[in-house]
Amino acid sequence: MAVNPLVQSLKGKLIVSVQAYPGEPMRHPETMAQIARACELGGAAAIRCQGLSDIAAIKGRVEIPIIGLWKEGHDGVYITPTLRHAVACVNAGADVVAIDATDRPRPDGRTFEETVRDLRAQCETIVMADCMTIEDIRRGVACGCDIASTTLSHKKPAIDTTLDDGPDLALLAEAAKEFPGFPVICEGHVHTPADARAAIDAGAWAVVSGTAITHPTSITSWFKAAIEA
Ligand SMILES: CC(=O)N[C@H](C=O)[C@@H](O)[C@H](O)[C@H](O)COP(=O)(O)O
Repeated sequence: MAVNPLVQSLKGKLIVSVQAYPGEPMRHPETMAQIARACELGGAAAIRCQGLSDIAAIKGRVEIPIIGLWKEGHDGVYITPTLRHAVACVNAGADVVAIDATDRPRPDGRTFEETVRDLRAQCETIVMADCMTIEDIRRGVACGCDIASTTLSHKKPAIDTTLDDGPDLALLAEAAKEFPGFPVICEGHVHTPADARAAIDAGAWAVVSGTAITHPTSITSWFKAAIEA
């Protein structure tokens, strides 16, 4: 299967997720853009970011590709939940749009497959399927997504206050074995350089790390817990 050149450029690379959550002190597009640029200087190959304002602000600040998503809602599908959200991410400047690839119901009544089909009919873009299970990865491959990611394999609170089990290498390895050559990205709970290396060794096309690099509230709580235990 043909791999998009932009996706090819991410092979073996680190992608940094730059996000702040509602109500947090750093939740401002300018702040996110400054952090994204700092990560670019450190060697990030792409930035993953949330919300139309952050996508636009970061797009204006960095040279590397932007993976954009728009989170809305908390329960069920919240990562780019409808076609409208996906089109808006593209229009805001995202080079890649990340969409929840589960089969759970969506607010606009479309399935994931219909969302991807209708997005492609409206925009030329690269689609990243954010997956929870191997079935989601199969769904993403079957409907022509360019990338699948293990983003949703852990159910975690928005603020990651525990240094837990690390990324889902079992899901990653299963997908890499079933779809050799297809870009499966390891995302979620990549907390250390050793986690990132282990993901590449398990067959990841690329690795996304967010919290451990760009979320100081969580990182501080990890250190605090270690000292006070
Ligand atoms: C599950 C979910 O909503 N994940 C979000 C997806 O964009 C972000 O909150 C994560 O920070 C991102 O996936 C990177 O993961 P980690 O922060 O664990 O390195």
